[in-house]
Amino acid sequence: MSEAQPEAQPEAPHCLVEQRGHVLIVTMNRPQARNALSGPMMQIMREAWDRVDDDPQIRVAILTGAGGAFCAGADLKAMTAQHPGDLFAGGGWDLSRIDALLKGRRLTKPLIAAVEGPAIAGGTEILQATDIRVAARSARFGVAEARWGLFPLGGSAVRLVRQIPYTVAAELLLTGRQVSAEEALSIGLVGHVVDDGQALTKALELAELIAANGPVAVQAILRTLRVTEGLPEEEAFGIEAGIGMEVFTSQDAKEGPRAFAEKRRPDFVGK
Ligand SMILES: C[C@H]([C@H](O)CC(=O)SCCNC(=O)CCNC(=O)[C@H](O)C(C)(C)COP(=O)(O)OP(=O)(O)OC[C@H]1O[C@@H](n2cnc3c(N)ncnc32)[C@H](O)[C@@H]1OP(=O)(O)O)[C@H]1CC[C@H]2[C@@H]3CCC4=CC(=O)CC[C@]4(C)[C@H]3CC[C@]12C
Repeated sequence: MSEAQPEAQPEAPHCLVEQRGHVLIVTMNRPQARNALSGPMMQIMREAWDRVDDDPQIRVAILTGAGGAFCAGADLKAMTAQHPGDLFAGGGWDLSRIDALLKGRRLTKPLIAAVEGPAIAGGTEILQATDIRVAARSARFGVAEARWGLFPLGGSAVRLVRQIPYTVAAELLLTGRQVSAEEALSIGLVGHVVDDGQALTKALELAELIAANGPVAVQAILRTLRVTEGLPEEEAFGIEAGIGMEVFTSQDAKEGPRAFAEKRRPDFVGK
């Protein structure tokens, strides 16, 4: 007589997506591998970013990781079975845009990172696509690719130096050294350090502040930040003035001052 086999448990989705009010929370979910990126995870992330851009009810997004880790980058073990280099050698790849990692694509709504534990390699790379960053005290950051003879194809060799001082960016990229949350704060890689376990709470607090603001204004400010980056000031002001005037002609721009005068909270419609 054969023994009853234990039923195989279906694997949990590699990324979880949850909407809370106007906030979409995207959680990388392979905690046993410190949320190393997988194909299915990246597919869900891509779909989540489309949803953030397309759904007017969503005003802010948060990216976080499950099980006390943010993300350990590409799956190094999977690379030993199927190496990306062998795929790239076959041709036909355009890695100047990687939607899941928001490389070559930026969201139209603010994205907040809530980091607990390690954010290494691809983990620190996607962090650079977020607008506001909260780290728990024991979080660690680093661009480790060179340690394994790899290249930070998530965009860090271009983007990191635009976000933190050159000498620090070069050192992190070339040494692969990890930095603590406090050091990340001191170099401006993150904006907040909170107690362990509190990163998502703080991120949600910031998200609620943004979600309560006029969505037309928020998205216009974000668009201005993005499209004027690196432009000469005069050229940038030309673009900024056009975007700002669009906001002033919106219904929300009328509602804000009216709510102030009537001593009530504004009721923004996003138009
Ligand atoms: C090119 C980009 C990107 O730039 C490349 C990378 O990201 S390389 C990844 C480098 N990662 C690291 O260096 C981190 C390694 N891990 C650690 O240092 C530590 O584990 C830690 C600090 C994260 C945590 O330490 P702990 O002490 O807390 O825990 P530890 O005991 O070490 O680990 C616990 C268990 O977790 C496992 N683990 C940890 N990290 C990984 C990992 N990175 N991979 C696998 N497993 C990991 C560990 O082994 C332990 O397990 P046990 O079983 O308990 O031992 C690339 C980014 C995305 C790529 C694209 C992806 C999609 C594609 C698919 C294709 O088919 C084609 C290519 C491509 C487009 C691909 C192209 C490159 C990318 C863009």
